[in-house]
Amino acid sequence: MSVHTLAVRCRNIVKVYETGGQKVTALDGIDLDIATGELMMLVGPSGCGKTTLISVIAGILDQDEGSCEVFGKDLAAMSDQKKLAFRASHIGFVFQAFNLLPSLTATENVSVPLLINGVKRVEAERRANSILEEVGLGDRTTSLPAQLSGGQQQRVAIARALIHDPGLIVCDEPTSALDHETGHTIMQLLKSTVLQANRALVIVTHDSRIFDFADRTAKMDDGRILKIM
Ligand SMILES: Nc1ncnc2c1ncn2[C@@H]1O[C@H](COP(=O)(O)OP(=O)(O)OP(=O)(O)O)[C@@H](O)[C@H]1O
Repeated sequence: MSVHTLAVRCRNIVKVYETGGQKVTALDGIDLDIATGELMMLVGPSGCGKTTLISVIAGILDQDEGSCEVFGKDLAAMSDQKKLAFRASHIGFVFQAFNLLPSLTATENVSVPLLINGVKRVEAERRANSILEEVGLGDRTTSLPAQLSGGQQQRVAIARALIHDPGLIVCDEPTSALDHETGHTIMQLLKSTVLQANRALVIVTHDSRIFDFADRTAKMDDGRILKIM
């Protein structure tokens, strides 16, 4: 089996949105490489294209020009079905607002991606509980989201993104709904537990308090990467 050290390779990505006859160039020629074992942060002012870029990288949105390869595979060249399957096995997404299902327990929320992939419930819940243990929630597996703090809910969302052991984790503003201390703890968890030698982590953030956790930071403005630090 070949080993890819490059998790993401973007070349000249252009994305233009058209609404009501108006064109907005959200991405204007993005080149970006992200290696496994690396925590890459995307920062920049509101509207500069961060969410659009991670949506392309996560295979949620197709670019208009350029190429985006994840672990050597060109996402835009895949059929929708192949892309869905590729995402389900290689990419985990952590949302700002956690996006947990309110009527399901922590174990059930984390099990969902496996159940969708046809894993039997007993096995899915066994694996979910083991990941919840890893993120420090071994004693809250039967809690509903409303019974958990913001930081605990974000841990459940992280566990759900990790359940299929993806090589790329994409986080959209993972700390913005959390107070400073909890945000810091979540970043420590992402860095120590989620980030591994064979896994890359991409984090979009406005939160300057967490900038120091990055291995590299891509500073964006107006659909471009101004510099990588
Ligand atoms: N679905 C859409 N239709 C039209 N324009 C869009 C759409 N999504 C984003 N845009 C525009 O594209 C540009 C980039 O938006 P994007 O959401 O990627 O920026 P962002 O850096 O993530 O912003 P924020 O930090 O506020 O979330 C903005 O000008 C935005 O208004």
